[in-house]
Amino acid sequence: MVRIAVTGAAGRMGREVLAAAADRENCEVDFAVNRTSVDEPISGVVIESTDNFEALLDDYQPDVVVDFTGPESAIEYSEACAETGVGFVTGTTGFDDEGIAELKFASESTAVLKASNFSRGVAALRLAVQEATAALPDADIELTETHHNAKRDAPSGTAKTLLDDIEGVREDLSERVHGREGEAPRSTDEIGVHARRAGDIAGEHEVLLGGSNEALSLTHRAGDRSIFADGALDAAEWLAEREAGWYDFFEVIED
Ligand SMILES: NC(=O)C1=CN([C@@H]2O[C@H](COP(=O)(O)OP(=O)(O)OC[C@H]3O[C@@H](n4cnc5c(N)ncnc54)[C@H](OP(=O)(O)O)[C@@H]3O)[C@@H](O)[C@H]2O)C=CC1
Ligand SMILES: O=C(O)C1=N[C@H](C(=O)O)C[C@H](O)C1
Repeated sequence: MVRIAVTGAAGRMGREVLAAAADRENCEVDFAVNRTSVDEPISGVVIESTDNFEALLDDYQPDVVVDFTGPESAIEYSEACAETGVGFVTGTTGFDDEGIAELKFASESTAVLKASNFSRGVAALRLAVQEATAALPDADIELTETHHNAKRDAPSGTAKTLLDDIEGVREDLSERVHGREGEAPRSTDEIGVHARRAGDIAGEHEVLLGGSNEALSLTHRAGDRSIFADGALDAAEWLAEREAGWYDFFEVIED
């Protein structure tokens, strides 16, 4: 049995995580917190105030905290986990370099797993994109991500991960160009990046590789958020048995 705590419990992803945890036999929710108070239980779990997080962590000592919140709060939660030795799984996106360094600092004291996308389909997309990028070394590459109208960060965390993957293969691509307007001819060293926001779209990512007389498009579409919640809980179960360190979702998939 893996015992978890959930942060951002009343958010879109927090609710999905609580619903997915309720469906799992080997997963128990010790407690869940939210910044804004919530009167009704969610998936049978009473939602506590974020102000009580550290005291709850001390009292319950869960195996892993599962976090989908915002960068500043995720860093604070990771610090509390580092102090108590509780594992930390975060799907939060929008960290700057300093934020990533803070999470890595926490991973010196406890097990931390961060993934910009917990979908197995996106993990497969990442591999396919790396292979296609290597196979088409002269292609112009454009990335488009599409999300619901309440998403805060742009481009998405997944888009940034895909860009890192592409640049890891194509060292000649040194400039990320975010949208184009007016006189804006394309240069060979750029990757175009486009972020669209509409309705309640759970998440779409397309990488377009354009060459002479042919173009290849690789696309992932999330049907709903349950795929992210399932992946995060798989990661939590996997992380519960790990020593302090910095871990990747590929390690969960490949195990
Ligand atoms: N890795 C993945 O697979 C996925 C990652 N995400 C990422 O997860 C994050 C959350 O997304 P989503 O659930 O849609 O967002 P929501 O806005 O629906 O939920 C965010 C939650 O975090 C809480 N929160 C935000 N800021 C703070 C803060 N400073 N202190 C305490 N609590 C805070 C909110 O509390 P309150 O209710 O009080 O506002 C809310 O409960 C985003 O970064 C998103 O990109 C999303 C889907 C999949
Ligand atoms: O905010 C979202 O909704 C999502 N965020 C993640 C991201 O920024 O890549 C993952 C997924 O695309 C949904």
